Amino acid sequence: MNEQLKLGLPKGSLQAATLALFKKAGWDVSVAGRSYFPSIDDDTITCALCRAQEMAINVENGTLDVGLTGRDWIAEYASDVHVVTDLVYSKVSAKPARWVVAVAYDSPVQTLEDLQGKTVSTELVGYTKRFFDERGIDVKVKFSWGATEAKVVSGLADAIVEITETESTIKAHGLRVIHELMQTNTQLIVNKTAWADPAKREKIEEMAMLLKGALVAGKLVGLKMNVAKADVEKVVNLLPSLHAPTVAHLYQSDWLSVETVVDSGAVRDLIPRLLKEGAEGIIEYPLNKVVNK
Ligand SMILES: Nc1ncnc2c1ncn2[C@@H]1O[C@H](COP(=O)(O)OP(=O)(O)OP(=O)(O)O)[C@@H](O)[C@H]1O
Ligand SMILES: O=P(O)(O)OC[C@H]1O[C@H](OP(=O)(O)OP(=O)(O)O)[C@H](O)[C@@H]1O
Ligand SMILES: [Mg+2]
Repeated sequence: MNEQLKLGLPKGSLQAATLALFKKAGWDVSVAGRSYFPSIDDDTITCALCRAQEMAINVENGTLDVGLTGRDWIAEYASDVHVVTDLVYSKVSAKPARWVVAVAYDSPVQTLEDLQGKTVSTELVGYTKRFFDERGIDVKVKFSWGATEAKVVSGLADAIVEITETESTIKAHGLRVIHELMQTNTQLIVNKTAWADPAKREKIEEMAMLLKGALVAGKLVGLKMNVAKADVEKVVNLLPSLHAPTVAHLYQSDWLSVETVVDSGAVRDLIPRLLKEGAEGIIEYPLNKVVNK
């Protein structure tokens, strides 16, 4: 690559989770004090922190070659960028977040149509206007700088269109969800000219593969155990493996070593059952990456 790749990292809700994901994928990104230009241990990349709302605009106009932001902000500006891959993580979880319409719990509003003539407060103004326009529902959409849930409580709006991940903020303000507008997750987006450059494209594709590998690995663990030859069939039958488990011989012994990768949520139930079927010396270890072609 002749030029360095200009990478945009989201400042705000997604920042901590994104830097942790890059670390797992193999890049050490460090943010020094108040600088918006983090350093990265890769000479072929320069980084900039950029608000998630502006990321797609900056990728579209070429200020950045590649960036990470939510599907929501790409949709808000209908940005003309190439989506390389979905990376499904949010602020606190590995699940998508949802944009919802919510009203006060005791509001008479039950359906979207009941909002006719009412005021809706949101950060996602363009998308919200289009959403209600397409349904022929005439609402007044007011821009919110944040703390949007409070606007229903204080009577500034009849409803909000707001993102929710755990629903704790919705619940804390006594609100009720009446409709889901969209699910959003992080996406890796690229400028179309950069995507047409073979060297940049190769680098971005490698980055996408490693980031996906790191995300997948977060949901899996490695398991290794010793099993007497006589018990190996019973033990292997319990293992939900990505591929067939690896079975190796232990040196000068009738015992075998069985190794596999399983869903981290399954381990709690699996280990007691493996022990019952004769497995011994079970070890569980975290994974940094799981990469498939
Ligand atoms: N729990 C969450 N709350 C808010 N945004 C989230 C959450 N989980 C994921 N996101 C995503 O993070 C991005 C929001 O980042 P953005 O910079 O717009 O706001 P923010 O990080 O909440 O900033 P601020 O803290 O100033 O409100 C969006 O793309 C959104 O989809
Ligand atoms: O469903 P939850 O897990 O509660 O998360 C959703 C909340 O998180 C975000 O707020 P943020 O911290 O960005 O504050 P803001 O209102 O100032 O944007 C979002 O705007 C919601 O208020
Ligand atoms: Mg916010």
